Amino acid sequence: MKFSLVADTLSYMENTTKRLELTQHLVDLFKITPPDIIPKVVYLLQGKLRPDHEGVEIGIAEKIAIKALSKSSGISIRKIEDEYKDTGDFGQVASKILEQKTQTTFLSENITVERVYETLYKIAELKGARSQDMKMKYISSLLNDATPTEGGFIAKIITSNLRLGIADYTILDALSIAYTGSKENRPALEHAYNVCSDLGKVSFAVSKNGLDALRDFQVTIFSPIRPMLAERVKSPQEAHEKMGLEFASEYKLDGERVQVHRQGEKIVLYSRSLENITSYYPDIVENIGKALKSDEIILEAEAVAINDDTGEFLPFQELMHRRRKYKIAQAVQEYPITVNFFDVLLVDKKSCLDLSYAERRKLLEKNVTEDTFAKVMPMVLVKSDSEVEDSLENAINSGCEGIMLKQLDSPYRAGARANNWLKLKREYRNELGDSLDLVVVGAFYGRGRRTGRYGALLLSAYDTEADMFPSICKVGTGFTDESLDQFYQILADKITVKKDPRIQSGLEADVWFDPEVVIEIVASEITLSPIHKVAMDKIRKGSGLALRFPKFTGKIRFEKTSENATNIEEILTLYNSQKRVVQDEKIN
Ligand SMILES: Nc1ncnc2c1ncn2[C@@H]1O[C@H](COP(=O)(O)OP(=O)(O)OP(=O)(O)O)[C@@H](O)[C@H]1O
Repeated sequence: MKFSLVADTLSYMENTTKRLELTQHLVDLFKITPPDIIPKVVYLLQGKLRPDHEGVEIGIAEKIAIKALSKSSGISIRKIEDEYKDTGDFGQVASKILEQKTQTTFLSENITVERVYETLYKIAELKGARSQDMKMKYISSLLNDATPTEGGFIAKIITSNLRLGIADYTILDALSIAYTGSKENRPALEHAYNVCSDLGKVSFAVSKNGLDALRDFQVTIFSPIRPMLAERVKSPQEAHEKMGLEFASEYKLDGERVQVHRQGEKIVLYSRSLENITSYYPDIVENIGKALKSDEIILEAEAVAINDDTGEFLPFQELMHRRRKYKIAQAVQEYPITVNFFDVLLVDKKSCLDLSYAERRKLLEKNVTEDTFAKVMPMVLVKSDSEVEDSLENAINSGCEGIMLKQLDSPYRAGARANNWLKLKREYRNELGDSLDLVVVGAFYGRGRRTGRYGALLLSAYDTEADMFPSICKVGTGFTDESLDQFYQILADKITVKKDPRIQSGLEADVWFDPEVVIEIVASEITLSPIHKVAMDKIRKGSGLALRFPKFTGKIRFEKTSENATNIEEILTLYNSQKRVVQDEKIN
């Protein structure tokens, strides 16, 4: 299949931000793509080669890409670098340079999707000292045969700059329309996706065998399942309204969610955003085998740092030490953890997703032998408001953030945030209720003691529908000297020459970042704002929403991607639940 078909679609898509039009362009492309090529197209559209959890990264340094472009165009590195400084968009530069070249030479060959994909795959697999040179050669050979439009997109993909604003769900919509004739069937595709977290696999199945193929999607070992999420509630009464008479109340520990896959000796761990995090937890890999009865099993757990002497739970930040690559062995010694299992998703080749919570809990207790390292999450059954209160009190006294309330007859709803799981935290009793996880999109230089570092950060929420990052506040409090230094370092890698087009804000930051780092913020309330763009026009025409008195809690949510940040719907729910919001300003 000609790569130009994909490149043309990408060009059309770059010129619109309307979801319906984006979807239609994808539908048109999918309809002419054969089944064996569709997974490649789907990955490339998202600038990937495989699903994220497989960790296959294209990863080309811009320097190498520039060298390759120079080699295939005959235009000097210096000139390309100057162009790049002017536009800040490597894709645009590549198109422009190739344009100049095609005026003087003939194209030798049509490039195909297969060739682009396979070349990029080879590049991703190259490792070692001499690999840079090989990578450069592979890229320049592709660019040699590419048209300016094709070359522009190849350049964007290899430097991770393809930003089309298409979330997974837009692709699922388009697949559903292209291969089943209607968007109505999207839930069937979504189910398959939630179970395997691999859009390529889903696209192949539905394009080849239609809806029937989706029914066969099963939980499989070493394919992470998209996690079930909880809704917030503010009081035991609210929990009872949503869940009925009797339900389970578990400890809500403040650690990192880990999906544990075990087959014999092999153990793989996935994070909340389905990244492979096995290398951060060598202690889980080493110790967990003896606690698990089944040889083939998938479980969910919360890994929590503990004080080795007292057994007390420590705050989430202590797990941060595990993210420093060369210090993991030391972190394992200095910041020991326990693993607290709270769900089981597969045992002995059988999926547990359709079993009720009560049945899964029984299986869990049967399959985990507790020891000093592996625990089953404490749980009690609760019937009345006062029992919920007691269990919250008890959990907090044991060092938890709060409790998780779970409906006894509910299946495991992969990928869904629904009423079957509720979270009740201690902070829920104050004004705003919950903390928010927001994306750092910009920064303002500091003055006085903060000179030479950032004095405040500009934060955005995630607009799931539009795949945009509208700003919600500027935050300058809650930082320690240490955290300011840490931010300065972490954010240095994320600086962009120009503002990412997905960031929307009425403020001009001194520095803009790739929207990637997620941090936790508390605030006193949500108010209407002429400057910030979250939920623009949703409550009042011409106004967005902003946080009042925002404060950094000290938590960098390193296990969340920016797409997992607090979204607009959640912010609207919080806004509407504030007591002072008058009835006519509520939206439904
Ligand atoms: N008993 C438990 N059952 C389920 N999750 C638990 C439990 N104890 C702790 N957790 C953790 O709590 C998280 C959900 O609550 P939290 O308010 O921290 O949400 P979050 O991480 O900000 O957002 P999200 O709900 O999007 O995961 C889970 O993802 C999991 O990591």
